[in-house]
Parts: sequence; C-alpha cells; structure tokens
Amino acid sequence: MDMFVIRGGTPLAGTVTINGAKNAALPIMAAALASSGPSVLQDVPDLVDVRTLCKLLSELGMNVNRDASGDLRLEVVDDRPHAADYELVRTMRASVCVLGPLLARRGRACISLPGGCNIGDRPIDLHLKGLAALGADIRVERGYVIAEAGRLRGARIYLGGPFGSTVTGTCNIMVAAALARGKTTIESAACEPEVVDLGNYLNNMGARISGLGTPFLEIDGVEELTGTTHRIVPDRIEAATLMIAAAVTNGDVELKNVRSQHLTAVLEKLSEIGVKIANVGENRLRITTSGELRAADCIALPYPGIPTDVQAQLMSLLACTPGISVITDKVFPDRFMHAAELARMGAMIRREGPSAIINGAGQLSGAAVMASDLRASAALVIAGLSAQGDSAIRRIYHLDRGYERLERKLRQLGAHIERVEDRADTFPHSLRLDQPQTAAELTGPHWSHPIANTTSQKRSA
Ligand SMILES: CC(=O)N[C@H]1[C@@H](OP(=O)(O)OP(=O)(O)OC[C@H]2O[C@@H](n3ccc(=O)[nH]c3=O)[C@H](O)[C@@H]2O)O[C@H](CO)[C@@H](O)[C@@H]1O
Ligand SMILES: C=C(OP(=O)(O)O)C(=O)O
Repeated sequence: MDMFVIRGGTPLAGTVTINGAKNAALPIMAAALASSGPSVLQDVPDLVDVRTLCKLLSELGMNVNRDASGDLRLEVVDDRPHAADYELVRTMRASVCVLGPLLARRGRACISLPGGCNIGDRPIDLHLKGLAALGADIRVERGYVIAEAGRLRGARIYLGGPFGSTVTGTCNIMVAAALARGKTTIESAACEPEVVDLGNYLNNMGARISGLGTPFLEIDGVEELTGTTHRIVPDRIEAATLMIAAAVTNGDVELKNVRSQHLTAVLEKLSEIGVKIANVGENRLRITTSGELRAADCIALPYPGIPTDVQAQLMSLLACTPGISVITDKVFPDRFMHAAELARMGAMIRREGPSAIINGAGQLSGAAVMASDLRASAALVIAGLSAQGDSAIRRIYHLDRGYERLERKLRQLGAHIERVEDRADTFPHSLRLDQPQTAAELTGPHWSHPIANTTSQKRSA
C-alpha cells in the first residue's frame, strides 16, 4: 500500500492542466454499451476507476483500447454478456451505470449492488424505480440487481429523493430511455455538468434528449445509437481541489482546461474567503491570495451549489483559516470522516448532525493520518501541504480512484510530496516519537523523502 509523505509550508506556484472528469468519463464509457458503433473518447483520465471500468466493460463484451495519443476506443464485439460481478463492482460506484445500457440494449442485466466511497447511505432505489417505470422487471437477490425487459417503453419518471436528485440514477434512466419506444420525461433530473456531458454524447450518437442541464428532461426514444468521438468535460472537482491547495499555501497557480461556468458556487465561496481568482484566458484561471483569509459558512448542495465532492477540501482550507466556519452537507449528511483525521493535525472541528463547526486554527501541524475516501484523501493532502512539518497520508488508494497522479501535479507546482510504500522504514522520522527532529530536517530547502524515487515512484509512472 502506498502513502504520501508531505513536507508542508511551500507556497504552490506554476501552471497545471486539469484532466477530463472522472464522473463524466465513467457513465459515458458505460453508455457506450448501448451503442452499435465504435466510440472514441478523448481526455479520459488515467485513474484506477477508469481501469476498473475498462475491465468490467471487457467482461461485458467490449473491445477497449487506449491508443498512443491517450484516446480511449470502445466497441461492443459481443452483446451476450449481461452480468457484472461483485469483485469489480464493489470497488466503484459508477459501475452501476452499466445497468441502464445493458437493459436497454441486451434486455437483461445482473449487477452486484455497487460500492464506491464510504460517504453515507447510497441506495439505488431511484435507479430501480425509474427502470421499472420504463417496463423492466427488477428484483434484488443475493446482493445482485437482476433486471429483465423486452423493448423498454417511454414513461413519466420523477427522480426526486430525500436529498435531491440522483446523478448516476439520471445517467442510467437517460441511457435506457434513449433506446425506449416512445417519449420519456424525467422530472427532478440531476443538472450536473457530467450528466449534461453524457447527454451530449448520447445526442451525438443519435439520441433525442432535450432539457439537458435542467431538472426536466424530454427523451424521444430511437431505434439505435451509433458510435461517435467525444471529448470529456474538464474535471471541476480536480480544479476545485487544486484551487484550494493553491489558496491554503498562499500560492500563485494557473489552471488550464477549467470551465469556470461549472464552478460558480465554488468560486463565489473562495472569493468570500479571500482567495483571488482571475480569468486569464480561455478556460484558464489564476489563483492567488493576498492578506488573511476569512472564515465562511458553506452548504454542499446538488448542482449548481457547492459540490459535496469539494466539501472535505473546503474543510481543510477553513480549518487553517482563523474564525468560526460552518460546513453543512445536504447531499451526504454523514460525509465527515475527514474531520477526525484533520483533528490529528490540530484542526478543531465539532460535528452537529449534517454540519461541522470549524474553529479555524490558523496553522495545522503535520501528523500521520488515514484517508477514508476519495475526497477525504484530497482534503488531507491539502492540510498536509499547508501544515508545519511532515505529514504521512496513508491509504491513498482511495485517492488514486479519482485523481490522476495528483502528487506529480503538486510537485510540478513545487510541493514537497512523495509517494512511498507504507512501511516502517519509510515512515517520516520527524513523526516518530523516538526520533528528535533537527531544524535542518524541518527546513531543508531541497527536501526529498529518502525512499522516494524507488519502488512506489516506478509504480505510479
Ligand atoms: C460516479 C459519480 O458520478 N459519483 C458522484 C455521484 O454519486 P451518486 O450518483 O452515487 O450520488 P447520487 O446523486 O445518486 O446521490 C445523491 C443523494 O441521493 C441519495 N439517493 C441516491 C440514489 C437513490 O437511488 N436514492 C437516494 O436516496 C443518496 O443517498 C444521496 O444522499 O453524485 C454524488 C453527488 O453529487 C457525488 O458525490 C459522486 O461523486
Ligand atoms: C464520491 C465520489 O465518487 P464515487 O461516487 O465514485 O464513489 C467522488 O468522486 O467524490
């Protein structure tokens, strides 16, 4: 297992490019199962989740290849398989996105109930309700969803749940309805840019979906979807993560390939906190700070609100910002596993129902911490970058699900961060109780972890 060793305190500076979005790439790759021609997807990030889905799609009869330029080519070569095994599906939430395409095109699907980040209850009742409304016969047995249907038929579907709509649920129903006979309307559809990206991909293949980006979708079913070439929308969560990393270190960072229109709520909140964000060209933003940052209250909401996937990273920023801040998550009200780990670094955070009250500490101190999920990992990295001294962020396999070589991007910006195998001899000396720190160890200008550049570095290459 790998860990990050970070020496905090270096302001990030320089330019990095944002990848295509994980949460758009995964449902789009799954939707390729519903088409009868080849698709070429550009800007698909090289992530563990993407590799897992490639494996699953291969098992489902798809030819999946990344060519030399990085484009992902997908084509169905065998349309008989319809089962997605627990071993693959359990690691990744987005695997549930194969349900709609399989059902629509092959008439049956048998899929393990999905895993994904441990961020609270993640039922799929709305997915199943929507597919049943389209005519599928669905049962759950031994941990698997078993769905069967003849040709699906259009229906009126309401996708509102206790916490708003469902993102992957909207994706599933949209793909299934694109091939159903007749018209489907979806009310309370998710409006996330990743859902719009999937809709655009489907429309390019011949689907007839209107209302994308609004809660009301109209879908006229078609007989067939052909293949197409599609560039994945930039990852707004990766962009927000790097913006917050820049802000927390008092850095000066330029991001390329970022759609500021997908980040309005985050940009407004960061400005309120005192982060300076300037548009410096097409899809380019520059992030700087001047003077003290200010405490602020944040509520994570469905799009266009502040994304729940940025909540943990904002918590790290506010934990270093003097004053009282309150963060509430209205999408996953229990998504606060990072709070206890941030406390190890000196953060003062109290949980109250769906909220966390943060008494900003000014500066955190390095510590050994454990990542519990994808964005919690990102939050701990951010905290480590700003903290005084060394931090060890363990269990970063969560982070690798959703960020492509984050440590390389951060190093490109000057951060002191290394990926090493998590072993007793790689654990930072400064974090061992029996090892007194020297001033030189803490302030060396060319710090590099002694075991870096060995096994783990090669693995991440
Ligand atoms: C692969 C992917 O795109 N993952 C994203 C997707 O997850 P995912 O699609 O799983 O999240 P949902 O939008 O479905 O969940 C939102 C809320 O609805 C509830 N719910 C969901 C489905 C359902 O059938 N019944 C139900 O009650 C959930 O418990 C949660 O409280 O959207 C989340 C919310 O923006 C993000 O955090 C995830 O990064
Ligand atoms: C929660 C997330 O991912 P997933 O839905 O794939 O678990 C995320 O991207 O933050």
